[in-house]
Amino acid sequence: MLHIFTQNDINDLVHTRDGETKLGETVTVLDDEKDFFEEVENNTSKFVLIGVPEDIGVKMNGGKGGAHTSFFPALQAFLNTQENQFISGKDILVLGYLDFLETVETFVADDPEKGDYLVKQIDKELSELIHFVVSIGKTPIVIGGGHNNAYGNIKGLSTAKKEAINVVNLDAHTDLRRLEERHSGNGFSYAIHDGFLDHYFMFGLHENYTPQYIFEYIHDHINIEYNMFEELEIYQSTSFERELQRAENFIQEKPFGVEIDLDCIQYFPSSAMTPSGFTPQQARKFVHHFGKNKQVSYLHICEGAPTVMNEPIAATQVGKFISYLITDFLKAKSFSG
Ligand SMILES: N=CN[C@@H](CCC(=O)O)C(=O)O
Repeated sequence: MLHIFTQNDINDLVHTRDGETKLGETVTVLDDEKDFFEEVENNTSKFVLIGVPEDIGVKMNGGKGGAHTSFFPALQAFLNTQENQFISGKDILVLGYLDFLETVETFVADDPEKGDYLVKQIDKELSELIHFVVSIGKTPIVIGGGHNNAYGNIKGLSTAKKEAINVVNLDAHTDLRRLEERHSGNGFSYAIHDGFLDHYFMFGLHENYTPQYIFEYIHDHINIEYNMFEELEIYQSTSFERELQRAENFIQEKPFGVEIDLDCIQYFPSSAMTPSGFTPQQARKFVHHFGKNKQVSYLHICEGAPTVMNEPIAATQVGKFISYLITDFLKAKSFSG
């Protein structure tokens, strides 16, 4: 169920300071929950911020839990960002989050049927929400959560646009695993199978974590393209910039989503944390690059999991970094119109 933020929820998170304006003081929220659809439609913001604090899909994929712990620190960091000549809060509706928190707290991945049912419930709620937001001409910014939520984003955008849509995914993993129970490793295979995803570009796959059966599947499908982290950063047979352009050419013919799995960033607290990966600056460049394209239709940032670190500072660092990505996207898209 969607938990809708009130002005008081937002005020509680903002640290005000004389002579300064924080984004949290100018973003918009809904007034009351009764006329939800009308209110969102009448809201003049171009962007809608939505949280999906859950880790059920990650646990179902045999991963480390904790992906539900990045949304609130991210929101807090975002709301405490300075409003200045580079960014304004008035174009952002801070809507709320899909509230599965009680279930998340108690969920243990020992019952595949139950896990499958729960992930599909999240898919349903998220895809309906994204469908609605996109159909009224707004751009969703979704903060997860596990990467299973790519499916809800893709389905929502696709049904709103009435066509299969494209995606570019900055990720160490394909998430093209088998069509077994729903989990964080098969959001894209389900989206392709169900006819919602057309061109899919995976940016920065790791040789060590891509099964051969998935390479074979990719090579059998001309609408799927990729590059490897190793060719970009180790063998250096191509460059990050050249690949940004190649990926953009592959997906920009129709509306596309931008997916960022934070587990591709070196030492980033996440469910599949890695000692070898992209820099935070590369991830920011990626978001900036695709955020400028006229066809970009959503941003999804997922798999941040500060609790894997057992360090109190992890939450604020994860929150701050996600907030950098959100603001990079807002600036790039606002600038390009
Ligand atoms: N969304 C992440 N998917 C990865 C998870 C890897 C891991 O947890 O180690 C995958 O299925 O390969």
